[in-house]
Amino acid sequence: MLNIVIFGAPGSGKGTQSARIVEKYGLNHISTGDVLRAEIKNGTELGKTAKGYIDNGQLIPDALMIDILASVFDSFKDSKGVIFDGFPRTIAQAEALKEMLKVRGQEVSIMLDLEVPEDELMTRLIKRGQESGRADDNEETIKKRLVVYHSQTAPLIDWYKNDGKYCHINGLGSMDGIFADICSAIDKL
Ligand SMILES: Nc1ncnc2c1ncn2[C@@H]1O[C@H](COP(=O)(O)OP(=O)(O)O)[C@@H](O)[C@H]1O
Ligand SMILES: [Mg+2]
Repeated sequence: MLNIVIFGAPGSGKGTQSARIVEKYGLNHISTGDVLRAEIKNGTELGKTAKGYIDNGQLIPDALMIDILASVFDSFKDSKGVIFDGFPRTIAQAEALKEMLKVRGQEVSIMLDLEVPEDELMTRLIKRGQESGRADDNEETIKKRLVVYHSQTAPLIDWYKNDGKYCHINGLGSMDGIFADICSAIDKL
């Protein structure tokens, strides 16, 4: 099984590139953001809890995210592989993911880090907010999310380097060009 972690700041193109990877390699996509947004839309208890954090640009607590992740992962039986989009976002989540996969005889195949400069992230997210109406894509919340990204999520870059899974991808440029770089990394696995 291919277990791909797609990583990067908000607006780095994780969702965009995941859709292409899913189509080309026939993987299942686990976007924790999409899972949470669906729960919010459906007005579930989980959705209500999640909304408070998301509206404030904060991360959902690790224990809750790890439970959600494991149950979505286990819903894909006989899968060719999965792409983890938006998870892990903390060191604790990366450790939990490693353990979750290990007890299932699996491991992360590669971590793709989409690197995009901050001014470009801001431009993309403000545009996405205008086009899709995503509630957390407003300037104030984006700024909070970028602070959270730098303090809690970016340390995973060194964590995955130490784990031997890290792959840097230049996330600036055409979507096709970026996808070509991703494919060449996956095809080497
Ligand atoms: N290579 C790119 N160049 C320009 N804009 C992009 C690129 N990749 C994604 N975008 C745009 O940036 C926004 C954020 O992309 P998305 O895939 O939703 O990022 P993430 O899932 O990492 O937050 C989207 O509106 C998308 O259309
Ligand atoms: Mg996304």
